[in-house]
Amino acid sequence: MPLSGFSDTPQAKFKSQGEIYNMNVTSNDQLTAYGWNEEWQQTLAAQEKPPRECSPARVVAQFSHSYNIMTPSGIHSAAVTGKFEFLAAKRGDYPAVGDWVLAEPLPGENRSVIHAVLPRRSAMVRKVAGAVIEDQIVGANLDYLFIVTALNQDFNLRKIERYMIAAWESGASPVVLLTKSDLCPEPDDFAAQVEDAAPGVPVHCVSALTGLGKEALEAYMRPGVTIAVTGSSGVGKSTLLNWLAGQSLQLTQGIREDDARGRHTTTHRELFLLDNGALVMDTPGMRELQLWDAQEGWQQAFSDIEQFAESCRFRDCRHEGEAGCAVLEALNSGELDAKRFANYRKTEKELAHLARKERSSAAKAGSKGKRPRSAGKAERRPIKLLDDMDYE
Ligand SMILES: Nc1nc2c(ncn2[C@@H]2O[C@H](COP(=O)(O)OP(=O)(O)OP(=O)(O)O)[C@@H](O)[C@H]2O)c(=O)[nH]1
Ligand SMILES: [Zn+2]
Repeated sequence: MPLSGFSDTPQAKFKSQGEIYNMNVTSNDQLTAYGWNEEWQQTLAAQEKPPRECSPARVVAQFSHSYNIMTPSGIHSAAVTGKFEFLAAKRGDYPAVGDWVLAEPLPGENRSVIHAVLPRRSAMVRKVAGAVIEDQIVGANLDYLFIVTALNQDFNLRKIERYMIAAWESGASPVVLLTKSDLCPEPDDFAAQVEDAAPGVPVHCVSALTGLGKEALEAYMRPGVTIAVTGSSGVGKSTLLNWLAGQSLQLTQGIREDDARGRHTTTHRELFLLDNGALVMDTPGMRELQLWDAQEGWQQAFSDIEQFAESCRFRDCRHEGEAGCAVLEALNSGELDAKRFANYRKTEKELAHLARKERSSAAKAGSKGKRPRSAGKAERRPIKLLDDMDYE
């Protein structure tokens, strides 16, 4: 009984390296529930055929040396092949939670080996500082990133702007949730401020206490849609997830256990399938998103400023007193908020700092792209990239 997607049930045909293979993975309910669809089917069709009988599977949890993946025959424990490891040039090449992989089941076992990772649609990336700065994928193939801020002392536009950079850079669609609306007399005023700071991004006021905003959020929770939640500690992410799930999810903290031989128990999930069909991702790294070298994302996050900049007389205007600078003009006229501009500057400086550090560590690492021994065997210990930023 082949478990493989490359079985001979003629569902969809695809061509690869001059051969035609038959696929029946779309008929697999389990994979469909985890987000497999026609588009992924096409992505798969464009891949080289793996050397062995493989089927698609989705990574639902990541440990230091292994993964849990959802396969057509249920959850398997999995590891990448030796060849994969040999070919992986950097940490980001390894599977991450949310990835679709091509996995070969081992006969008679609930284990598989991973041959390949399908190209990601989106990825939340975090720069991890070490001897070399590396990309760590904290979550792959997200549809929405819920950026959560509480309507109390936590509320901080500058912080939201930073999260927005990460979201734009990832390819996931950001949605801002203002939690604990019940504690705030005028939640809509805050929502309006966010809308100004994040043009075009949906903003919802919610309260787990009163039920405010639940309907709006349910609109995102469609079958097969993958959602992650990020925001500072205590803003109500767990409460929100449980509330949306209508059940108490086993959330990341405190449930990672080792057995006597130092292996992880296999019950652990970081990608949850909810009753409403949506998938919620809750990885440790996702909760601690900070800031990265995110050139594109950052321009989008500050698109209002970039827009002013387009009218600057000089294309390479630094907005530091040059003649005909439209940004400084907007600042003077009050059209551009001074605080927002200050944050733009600060972010720019930090990104530059990071880029310099990266260049110098790359230079030290020497020979082209050679990866350090430990790469990919990601320690899950959170590593803070920059000191806690003092948002003003
Ligand atoms: N008043 C009010 N309190 C809330 C609401 N949502 C969450 N809380 C409370 O806020 C506190 C923190 O909530 P959590 O859900 O644990 O916050 P978190 O963001 O998951 O925190 P970490 O796990 O540290 O990242 C808890 O005491 C919740 O009861 C809300 O809508 N209204
Ligand atoms: Zn200018």
